[in-house]
Amino acid sequence: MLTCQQLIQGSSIHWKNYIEHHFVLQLAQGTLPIINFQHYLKQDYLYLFHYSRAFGLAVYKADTFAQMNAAQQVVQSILEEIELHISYCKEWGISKEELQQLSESPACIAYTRYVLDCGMHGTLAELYAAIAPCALGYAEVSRMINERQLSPSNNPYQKWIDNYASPGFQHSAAQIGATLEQLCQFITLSQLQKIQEIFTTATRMEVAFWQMGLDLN
Ligand SMILES: Cc1ncc(C[n+]2csc(CCO)c2C)c(N)n1
Repeated sequence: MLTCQQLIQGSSIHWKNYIEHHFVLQLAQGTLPIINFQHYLKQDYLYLFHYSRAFGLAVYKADTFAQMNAAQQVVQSILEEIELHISYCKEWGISKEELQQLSESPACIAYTRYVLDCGMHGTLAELYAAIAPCALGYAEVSRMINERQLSPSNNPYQKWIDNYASPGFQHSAAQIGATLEQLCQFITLSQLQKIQEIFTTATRMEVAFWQMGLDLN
């Protein structure tokens, strides 16, 4: 079995809570209150900033030019994505000035600094184990919504769903998964256990991030 599939299975309870979170299901059905989506979008702006830093750290931690290139491409793609995020926020009534003055939520701080800590203290594989649930999970969420045909035709959140279901995003998520696969190729059982623990923790952090959207904290 592929390592990513194994890691998802090893965190299965939390993974299901992540993919089928109440925030996701309401968003999929178009019933999520706007205020919850706005709060999520604002915190996601801060999340994307620190998530980019994590890939900057992956550039530094790379052992080969190929690894450096893979991480650098993700930094580049997020730098482009953030412009889209800013204009998308504007469509939802959130100005760039508001984004720049936000106070960061505990869930965002916990998640992003955890990822960076994994990278600073651990191996490149450990950093990717912390990074991967983000990419693999959002790719799966959008596929799940489309496969189960959850979204009604007038869903105000359709653009968000389409963004993550797009071939471009699905491809970049698969690339992150492929890098983690490659980094796990020759690791020992005890290293794999550590990778599993990190992957599961980051998945729990994703659950907490959706919950933050619902709780408005
Ligand atoms: C909390 C949170 N988790 C995951 C994503 C999705 N995401 C953002 S950047 C990126 C990497 C490649 O573009 C991915 C998968 C998000 N937006 N917010």
